[in-house]
Amino acid sequence: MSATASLQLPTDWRDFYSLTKPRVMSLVIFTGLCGLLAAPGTIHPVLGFTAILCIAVGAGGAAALNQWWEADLDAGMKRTAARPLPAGRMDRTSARDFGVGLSVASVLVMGLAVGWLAGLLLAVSIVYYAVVYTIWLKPRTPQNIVIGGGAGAFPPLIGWVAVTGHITAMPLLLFAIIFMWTPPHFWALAMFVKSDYAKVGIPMMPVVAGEQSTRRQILIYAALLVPVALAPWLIGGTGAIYGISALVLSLAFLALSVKVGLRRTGAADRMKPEKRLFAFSVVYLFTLFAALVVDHQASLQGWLQ
Ligand code: HEM
Ligand SMILES: CC(C)=CCC/C(C)=C/CC/C(C)=C/COP(=O)(O)OP(=O)(O)O
Repeated sequence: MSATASLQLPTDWRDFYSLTKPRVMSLVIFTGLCGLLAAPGTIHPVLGFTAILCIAVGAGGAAALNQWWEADLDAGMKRTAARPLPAGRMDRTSARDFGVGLSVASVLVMGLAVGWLAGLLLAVSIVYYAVVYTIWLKPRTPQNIVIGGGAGAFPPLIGWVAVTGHITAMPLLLFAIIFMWTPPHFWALAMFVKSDYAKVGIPMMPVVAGEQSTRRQILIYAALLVPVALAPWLIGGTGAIYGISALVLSLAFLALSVKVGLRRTGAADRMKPEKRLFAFSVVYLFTLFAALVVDHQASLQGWLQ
């Protein structure tokens, strides 16, 4: 029997709110905001606020569609079993309609109020997460999050384009940073929730390729992230505040990844290095994007001259 077909408990607004994965999406929204604030040029504050609201609403809509599609899988995993659908507090149709409604509204408002390139990029990222990653790649290949990670890399590009109206090297580099960051971010977590994914048959890397191979691949992506994170500085798109922050943060991220990448066992210490790397991955991206904005403000105000 479907895990979601049992007795329906009352739904309240908190269930709709949690369907948007607010904690995860906080960093998605923050990177979008930083893309907007670090872009050259200006945007009217009301339009800037609208653009960020559209990224938040679109990301929330995509997250709702992800849970609509995965309700039965979520029911089988300890980490996700208490979500509104598997816990029986919401029916699937409501989740689907909520997800479609938020997604369509966010793209239309972005297109009409801010610009159609930003609207198009938002639409692509929603479809990328809800369809390409969730429906197509996730159940099929252990490379799901490498390719699917592209979805989460869009927000700074969208924020930037909301201001400038076109795509240049800098926002593409911001995209590339999140793209390279996603595999270590997610595989570090997947190492300690591996049994959950194995139970429901999702071919995440540690399940399919094993822990040793996943550790090596975490290390490879973390090493690639160092030059990619430095690239905005190296091409002259930022100043030294960003450059030095990127260097320090990326070397710290690499050092934690080396600890994970070079070890042979994991069970005895309950995956402490992997847990540390996962926690730091979130701090890393928040701080790196904050440094980008501080650097941009510093150059506008002439603080370092
Ligand atoms: C395909 C790519 C990604 C996958 C599969 C993934 C997966 C996950 C999972 C399973 C969690 C555990 C939290 C939970 O169960 O709610 C998590 C946490 C988190 N993710 Fe990701 N993630 C990805 C990309 C991203 C991106 C692009 C961002 C932001 C730019 C992000 C930001 C976060 C944050 C902030 C947390 C911590 C949330 C908390 O404190 O509870 N993730 N991620
Ligand atoms: C603007 C826009 C549409 C942004 C989308 C951003 C995006 C793709 C973020 C990915 C983060 C995320 C919630 C991954 C969860 O993976 P999962 O869904 O496999 O995790 P689960 O097992 O917790 O459901």
